[in-house]
Amino acid sequence: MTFADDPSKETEVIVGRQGLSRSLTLASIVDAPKSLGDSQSSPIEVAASQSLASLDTVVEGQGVDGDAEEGTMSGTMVETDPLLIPPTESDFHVLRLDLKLNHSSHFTSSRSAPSCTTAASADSTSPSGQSTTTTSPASLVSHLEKSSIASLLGSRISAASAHLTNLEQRVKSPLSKVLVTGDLNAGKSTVVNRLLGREIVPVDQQPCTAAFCEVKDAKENAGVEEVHVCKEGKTYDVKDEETYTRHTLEELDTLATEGTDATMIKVYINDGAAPSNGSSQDSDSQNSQSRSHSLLSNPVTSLALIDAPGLNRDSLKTTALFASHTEIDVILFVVSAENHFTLSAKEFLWTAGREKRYVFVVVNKFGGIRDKERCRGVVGGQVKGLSPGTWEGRGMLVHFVEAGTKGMVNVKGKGGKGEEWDADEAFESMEAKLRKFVLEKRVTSKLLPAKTYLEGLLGDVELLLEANRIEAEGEQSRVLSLLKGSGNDGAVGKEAEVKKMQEDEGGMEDELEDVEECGVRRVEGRVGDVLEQALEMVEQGKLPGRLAIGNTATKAITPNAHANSNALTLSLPEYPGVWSVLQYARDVRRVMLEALDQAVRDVEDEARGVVEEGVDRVGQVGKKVLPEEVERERRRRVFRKEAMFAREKTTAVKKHHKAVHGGGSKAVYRYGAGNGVVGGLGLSLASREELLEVGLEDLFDYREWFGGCFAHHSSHKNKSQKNGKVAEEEDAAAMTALSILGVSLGTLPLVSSHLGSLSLSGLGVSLGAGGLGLGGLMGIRSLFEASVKVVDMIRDEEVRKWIAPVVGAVVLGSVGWVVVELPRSVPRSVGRRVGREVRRDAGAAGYLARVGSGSAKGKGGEVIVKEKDDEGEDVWIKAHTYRITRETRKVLRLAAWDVREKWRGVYDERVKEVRGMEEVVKKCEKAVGRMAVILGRCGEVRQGIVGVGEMAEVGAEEVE
Ligand SMILES: Nc1nc2c(ncn2[C@@H]2O[C@H](COP(=O)(O)OP(=O)(O)OP(=O)(O)O)[C@@H](O)[C@H]2O)c(=O)[nH]1
Repeated sequence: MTFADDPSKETEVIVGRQGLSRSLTLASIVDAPKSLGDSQSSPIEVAASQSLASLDTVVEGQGVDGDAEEGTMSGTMVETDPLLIPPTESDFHVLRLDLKLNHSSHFTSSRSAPSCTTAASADSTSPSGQSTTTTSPASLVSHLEKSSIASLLGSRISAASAHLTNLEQRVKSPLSKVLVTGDLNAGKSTVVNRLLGREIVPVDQQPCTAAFCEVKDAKENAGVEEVHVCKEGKTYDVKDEETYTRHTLEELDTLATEGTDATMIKVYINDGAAPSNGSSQDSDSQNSQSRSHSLLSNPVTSLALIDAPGLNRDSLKTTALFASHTEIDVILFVVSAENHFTLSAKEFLWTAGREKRYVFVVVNKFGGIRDKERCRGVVGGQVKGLSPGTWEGRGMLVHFVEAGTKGMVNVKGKGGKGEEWDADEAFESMEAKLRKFVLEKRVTSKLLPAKTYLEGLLGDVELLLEANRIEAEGEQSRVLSLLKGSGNDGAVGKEAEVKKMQEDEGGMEDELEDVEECGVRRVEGRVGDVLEQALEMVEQGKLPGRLAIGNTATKAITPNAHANSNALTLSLPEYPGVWSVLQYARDVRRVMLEALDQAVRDVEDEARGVVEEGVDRVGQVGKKVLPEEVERERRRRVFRKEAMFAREKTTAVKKHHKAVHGGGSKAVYRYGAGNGVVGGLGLSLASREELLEVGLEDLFDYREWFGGCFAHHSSHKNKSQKNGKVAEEEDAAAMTALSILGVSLGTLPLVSSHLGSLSLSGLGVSLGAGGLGLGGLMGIRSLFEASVKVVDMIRDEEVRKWIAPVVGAVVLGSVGWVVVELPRSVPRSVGRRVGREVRRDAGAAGYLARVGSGSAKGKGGEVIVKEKDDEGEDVWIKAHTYRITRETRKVLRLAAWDVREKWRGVYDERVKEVRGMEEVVKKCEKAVGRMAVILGRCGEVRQGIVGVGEMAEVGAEEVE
């Protein structure tokens, strides 16, 4: 189907129906005169021509006499001719839709209408056997595209409304217009002139009238006889000279013959009075004087005669003009008795007959016909088929005349003998009937078309209302079943779906929150425990075992990228002997730091496992609350745990995102065994040079030796004092102890000078120097005091006797003990120092300060940083706990956010859908109500026009 956009365009719909093909032109309203400009044949012409051709054959084949035969003829025509099936009540009459339903090759079909199969052509012999759908409102609605129909109908309705206004004006107007039309050269102009009693419009043997000449009473032009040629594109107004050009009557011949097809000429003449000038004065004066009164003007009404160009020459334009002139009351159709009806004449008459109902038919040039009866029969049969109304009133409406001849006509009759035929009588009779029909039946001629039109329109409106009611009710029940759920198939309604989603929301929120909290708590606890254990092991001079950190599950989830570092088994280096003790201490230190780094990685792995479980649980929630297709889409985003704890700070955020949302490209993660950057925490421990530096304390742990003298360092959990204070005291104690050691050893040179123990003195010097060095400034005073005491002791003779061997033994013992103890004490000393340094690591403290002040928005971060005020202690554990927990929370939260967002999207969409449906239901209810109201109004209007026919008759009698 294609729809012509231009409402003035006529398009024929050919549909197959009950074994007949028929052409539906649903009404005859043409609302735009612009179709005058059309020159191409419309489908209606094609269809009509074909149909008329077949009709022609039928009519021609009938005899000229006998009503019985005519009855058969009529029956045959109705049965076979597509054009003559009267419209049924459920067809559109007025609101014609320009639908083209696959009619031969002229039509395009972009949409198939299953039960609206159309006949291949208008040929009556082609069986279609399909039923049309335009007869039922329901099928009309179901097979045509609604929005297109709506817009088409919209324009049709406005056009119909405008037409109604025209009709109203026409009924009220005293002016009646008679359009004189017919075949080319049929003698239209001759008839017009004879009616006027003057030679006004040009007559020629060749086709001559090329313009429309409207002959009017000169009274309308201030009594002046002249010709106005309407300007194109302007609406003619006799008072506005801008709209026409003035000419004399003499110029009319040229104007009418040379005018273009669309030219409209207004001819003003003084009818009924002796013409003031002109060559025809003499010949016509007698005729004019014999007329009882003017045809153009009389007390009841004024008349205008429009002489149109021949149909053959310009049938389309004449048709258009006729149709566009709603004020045309009567069609005077001139047909030549010699030619009968041509195809275009038939088409025109058929179209015209539908609204005008009556056509005044003048069969001209009848005088010269030899077999007049046969001619009457053939022409009569044609009229009957084309305009049944006219046929019914044939006594009044169908006339056989010889307009071009006056007086008696003598022709040879059938038998060959001359027959006399009175042309004047025939014409006068016709003229009298025309006057009667136009003037006296004016009421009928005006009101009946209006009634016919109104009835058609009402029918259309009712059809539309019914169609719309069906549509609205259907839509309403369809939407309601979607909204409430239909009982039959057990489908859940949209309302119920929304309700269920609302109920699900609480549970979903709780579960998602639980996943996040559980995951975070688990990781938080594990990180604290594992790193604390690792540190304690190191502090005891041992390496933390892998098994102590990671369980088997942790191993199983260890990512491949991490496999190498995991395979790394750390062990303490072999003791290389006393001379490489410093290197040994350094190696032990490195291994211990690496072990701590390893512990961090292990616990990260464990966190990954926890997060993976959490993401799985979130997925379960998603599966429960999201519709299948959304969940499928969601599941396409894969969690990649290896993207967690990315070592590069700058890309860390990006990788978090990737961890949850997947992502095509492979990210490169730096999990190197000790030189990576721990997310925001700087370099890993083993790669930090300052932590690898070895001091004397790594060799000799004075805390162990002087364990009884000082408060031994213990785990941070046992401390009651402020961290800073403890550290201060420890430092002071360490200094004192070192000074004493330094002094005691430093005095050895004095002793050795007596005892000659040179080797010891060497050691003594070096230890003394070490003592001084370690003791620093604070030790100088105690060193001096101790020296004085020793010198005092040596002055005593008794003491001098035993002091030398005792000191020697002590020094030797000490040195021996130190050398023997070194392999065992170094790891312990190193471990203890490493533990102390790591626990109070400045890098970790800085990191905590940064995240604590700047970005500690996450719950976990805040708790860890702010809950303890001993910030200097165990910052390393805290920092890692914070970092790993935060990452865990972030990923879990992202996963939960994803599900929540999806849920929200689906929910919003559903709610919107439900609202929309509720709107539709309301709209439908309103529409059904409106339909009922308008249907009621239609009934009222119908009641109002029922009596129009009788009234018209009454009106006519009044006039008479
Ligand atoms: N024999 C005869 N000739 C007629 C009669 N009426 C008209 N004619 C002639 O037919 C020819 C055409 O007449 P017109 O009146 O111009 O016909 P028309 O239908 O107006 O022609 P167009 O406007 O050109 O279509 C002229 O030569 C007329 O003289 C008639 O009754 N009998």
